[in-house]
Amino acid sequence: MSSGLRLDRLAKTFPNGTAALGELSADIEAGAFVSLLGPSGCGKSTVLRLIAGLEEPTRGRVGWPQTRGSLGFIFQEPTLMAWATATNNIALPLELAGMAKSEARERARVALEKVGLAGFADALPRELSGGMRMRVSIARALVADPDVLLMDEPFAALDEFTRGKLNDDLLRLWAERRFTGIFVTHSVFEAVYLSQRILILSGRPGRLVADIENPAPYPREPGYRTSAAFNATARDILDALEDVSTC
Ligand SMILES: Nc1ncnc2c1ncn2[C@@H]1O[C@H](COP(=O)(O)OP(=O)(O)OP(=O)(O)O)[C@@H](O)[C@H]1O
Repeated sequence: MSSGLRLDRLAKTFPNGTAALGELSADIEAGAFVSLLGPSGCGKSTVLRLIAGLEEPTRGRVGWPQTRGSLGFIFQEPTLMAWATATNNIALPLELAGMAKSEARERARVALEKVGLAGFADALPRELSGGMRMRVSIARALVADPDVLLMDEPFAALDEFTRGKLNDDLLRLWAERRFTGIFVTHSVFEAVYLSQRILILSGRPGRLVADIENPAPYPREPGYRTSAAFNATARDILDALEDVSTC
């Protein structure tokens, strides 16, 4: 299942007077994979937090054309519980939501398998690499089968090799589940590789300055990264970013 959403003249000024987000309007189709790209500090995380209902907009609204979709959130830090195994990091939130322990653990086992961590079910976070910890975090977000997956620079702290692998894993999971993916990144190249559409925000307060379609078909193989089609989309984005002031 997935769910579309409409950002309708969404704006946010924080109580201290910081105008983080100007007016942002965009219709995001159910099952789309969309990236938000723009200079640092210009409201990208704020957009995700507004969609998640963690902040209230100052003006505008987040609209849900059908019913409000269920949400998953992946942060830049994996935010795992240090004392809990990989399995329990995934199962405990399900148990807290009322699921029977045996079912929660079984779902966690399947989720770990999906992200290639079947052999690390009993490992503690400190026994895992940064990339593996992020995989646990992805499994935890996906185990509840969200309609919309919000991702806030999830791979920014990882080395390029691990990042590339996780990009492929994420696209595979998206093809399987077809959630609506909204991905915040600073990386033009990551945005191109992953997305069907890239929304470019201006300097603070963030406003939509370009809405770029990426027509390349999926699955996107690693060779796509060095193709002419990839370069053409990257160039469109870089051109749009040239006109964007920094904060
Ligand atoms: N709770 C808050 N109170 C006051 N200002 C805030 C708050 N949260 C964010 N801001 C400010 O709003 C602006 C936008 O922040 P936001 O985190 O959305 O930007 P971003 O584009 O995601 O940045 P980055 O790419 O660096 O992660 C920043 O100037 C930030 O300092």
